[in-house]
Amino acid sequence: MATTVFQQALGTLESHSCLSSSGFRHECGSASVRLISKDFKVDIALMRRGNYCSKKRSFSLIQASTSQTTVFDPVSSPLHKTANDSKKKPSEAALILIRHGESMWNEKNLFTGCVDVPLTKKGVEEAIEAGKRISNIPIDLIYTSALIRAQMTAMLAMTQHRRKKVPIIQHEENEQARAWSQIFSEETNKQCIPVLTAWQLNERMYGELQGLNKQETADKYGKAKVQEWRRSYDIPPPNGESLEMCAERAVAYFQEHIEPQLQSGKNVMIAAHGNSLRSIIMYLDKLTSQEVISLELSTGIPMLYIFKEGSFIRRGSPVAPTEAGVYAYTKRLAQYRQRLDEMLQ
Ligand SMILES: O=C(O)[C@H](O)COP(=O)(O)O
Repeated sequence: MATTVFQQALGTLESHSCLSSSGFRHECGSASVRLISKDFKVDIALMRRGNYCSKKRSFSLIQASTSQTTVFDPVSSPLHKTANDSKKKPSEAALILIRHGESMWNEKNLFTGCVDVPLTKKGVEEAIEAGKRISNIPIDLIYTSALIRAQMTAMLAMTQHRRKKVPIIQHEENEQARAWSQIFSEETNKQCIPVLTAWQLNERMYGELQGLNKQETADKYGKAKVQEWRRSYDIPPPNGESLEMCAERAVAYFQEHIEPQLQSGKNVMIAAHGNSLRSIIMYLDKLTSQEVISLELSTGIPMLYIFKEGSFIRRGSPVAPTEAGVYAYTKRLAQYRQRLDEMLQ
């Protein structure tokens, strides 16, 4: 019984929590920003607060199935929303971005793009390590690309989460898939995290470079040409997508589907790819098309943002689950971790 009450409290905290403005300012200090920039591998010249004020958007929360018998609606679930909560404006939400762990084609140094390649053993280990780093951060919803390397990363990371909720892939490809994957226990629903897959979060389509060796391609076409294909903003590789084209669909998806969830107080993890995440970070940090060129993301390193009052505040990459700095980020995250500690004693 005590556990149930606690879990309800934790559930409320997972979705709606308050933060004093003084704590917030303190936590946004330059020391944090420096640590974050190191992990993001962003050129020092790019370091800045990166706050983004989004337009106020009407909430377009995850649509529950059209079927009346659908039970799985994380948004209206009592775990996430109470009568009192509907009057409150959620003050902040956590956003975790994670590039997939090393894939079998990363290992072979092949252009991968939208080819659906799984993780290597090292990639599996990176995903597990990433999961440890975020094991105390609340997660209400997970978004992944349609590609297995991002999905493996999300699932493996969640094996490490201390809350022990179960990530469940939402099958919405057709009515039957939706109907056949229903869950009929409200209690079980409360212990699940919906995982939404979207092709818009896929790696950029690398066109006729897909499957080619990166070094051999540079030897053949010249280092400068290949660097232009890989890192320019608006020059696509032959018959592929430029970063700009990739950003168009990835950022549109983020704005339409993910940002409203953050606005409603949901804590979100996105497992995706080097270039789809570079596009999203460009949007979150308001990077210019020049600045994004030098943004490099390592495989399997989680990056944390706090969404508060329409702004994204970059908080960096949690170094280890026990590192004090991670939990000093916001009062709300510290409270969440404290409750986890109490629950798991
Ligand atoms: O698709 C690929 O080959 C990689 O995931 C990203 O490659 P890049 O670093 O060359 O953009």
